[in-house]
Amino acid sequence: QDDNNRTAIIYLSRTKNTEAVAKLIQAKVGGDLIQLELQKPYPENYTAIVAQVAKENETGHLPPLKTAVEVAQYDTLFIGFPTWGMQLPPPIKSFLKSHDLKHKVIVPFNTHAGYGVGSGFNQIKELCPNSLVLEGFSVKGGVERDGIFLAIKEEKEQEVEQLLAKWLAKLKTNQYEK
Ligand SMILES: Cc1cc2nc3c(=O)[nH]c(=O)nc-3n(C[C@H](O)[C@H](O)[C@H](O)COP(=O)(O)O)c2cc1C
Repeated sequence: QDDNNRTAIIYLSRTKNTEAVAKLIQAKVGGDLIQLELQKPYPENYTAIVAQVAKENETGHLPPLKTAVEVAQYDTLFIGFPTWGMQLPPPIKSFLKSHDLKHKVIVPFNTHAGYGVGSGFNQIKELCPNSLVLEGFSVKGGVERDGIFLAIKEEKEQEVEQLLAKWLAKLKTNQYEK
């Protein structure tokens, strides 16, 4: 890796769709790939995690992270997350609220089960008032509810790669300069 690349690609992923997108981004822009893990992992069972996340969103509980990220090393942070309950997953809120992201460039990306990013990108803007938050990328991933886990593979992965290339090119001409 290029030592001058002050970019991190930080992501949360349960069934590896967001991870697949994170890896495609890393292949294009370089930087460090960092998966966020929790001190107390979520339940394996889908119904149980949906209920737990709904409760956390209601109470504002921020689950503690196991992963330590030294954000001072980076200028640009790609932040990847699945849509959970039509919003930002609680661990992403934990990350954004526990780090000083002042003057960082934040580049959000998302996978979902067909209902879109919901309020996720807007919530990132709200939680990062002193950062430059760029236009996000969102694509359909798996549908765990229907037993479809990793969907971003093979032809679908190539399709996503092309969409990503277009998005990154547009960011670059607009504002994102490496
Ligand atoms: C707790 C939970 C809640 C979810 N809520 C939504 C939702 O509100 N809308 C949606 O489109 N997909 C929802 N999904 C599906 C995921 O966003 C989708 O499968 C995504 O691609 C998963 O990314 P991952 O493989 O990186 O974990 C939910 C999944 C989980 C586990």
